[in-house]
Amino acid sequence: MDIDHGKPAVKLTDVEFRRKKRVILTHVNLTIQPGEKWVLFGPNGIGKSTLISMMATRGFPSEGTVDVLGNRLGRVDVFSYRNRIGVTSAELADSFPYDEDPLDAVVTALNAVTGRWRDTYTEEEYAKARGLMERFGIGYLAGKQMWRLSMGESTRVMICRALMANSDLIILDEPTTGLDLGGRELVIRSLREIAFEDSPRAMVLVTHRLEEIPEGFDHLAIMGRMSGSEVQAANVIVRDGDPEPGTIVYTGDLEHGFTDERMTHLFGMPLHVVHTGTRWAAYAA
Ligand SMILES: Nc1ncnc2c1ncn2[C@@H]1O[C@H](COP(=O)(O)OP(=O)(O)OP(=O)(O)O)[C@@H](O)[C@H]1O
Repeated sequence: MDIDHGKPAVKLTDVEFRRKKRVILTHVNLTIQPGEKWVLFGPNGIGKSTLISMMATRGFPSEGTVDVLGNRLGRVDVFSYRNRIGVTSAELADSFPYDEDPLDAVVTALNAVTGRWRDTYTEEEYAKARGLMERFGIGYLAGKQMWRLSMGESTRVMICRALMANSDLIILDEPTTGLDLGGRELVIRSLREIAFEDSPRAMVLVTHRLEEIPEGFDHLAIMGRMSGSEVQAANVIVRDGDPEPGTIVYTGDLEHGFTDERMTHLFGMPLHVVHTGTRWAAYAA
């Protein structure tokens, strides 16, 4: 299937997600155009992973529609376009056979499979996988086994995998979690380079830490909880004892999104945001 030029990479329309009568997400609207680099930011448990599982065609909304690369979730066979989506997440890292060679974990992205079986790959494809692993400082892992990797190593394998297939959409779910300072900065620097490449590839980086946002990611969606009055106005039924549902409370550029006021409101404590020109940070005021 070809790139659907002109169509958004992701379009979420009035998305709601419920589990066991709890409304976890509601009234979520977001459009990501080809080539855009987005940060999806929000506190723990707000629904970031739930939302990106839909963008990755792994989860379905209870209400509303999700269009990914021009395909409506639930209407088009996801296997016909899943190899155009590169995803990194701790969950994905756990889904490989324990003895999988990390080099194969990268190259198998070309067929969107976890675990090499009868599929074969060319020398050029392996060379590309090796090149990516070198770029992310894990060239030495080729020939090893996935189960032996440290968390930081397996995170970097997942990033290489996401970049392997020249995907039209790359979703990075907390790609620097578990990395030491050097590893984190190496990944941030590489993601910065990738973000600045002139490419129609859309990228979504999920994080709850401002420090981990690479330069070049310039669109921001912030998730937060609806207030009681917003829940009432929107006619959402929230059971006693359940937290208010998550939704997107801000979309726009980083400058206008990461304000002291908004961060303070979001986390319920006085917070001060620092912007050095290329990087961001936030501290308790
Ligand atoms: N299948 C499910 N069944 C029940 N509850 C779920 C399910 N999936 C998610 N939840 C709940 O939905 C909420 C949002 O979870 P999610 O993992 O999407 O949040 P998150 O923003 O990614 O959190 P974190 O930053 O901690 O990773 C949580 O309260 C979680 O317990």
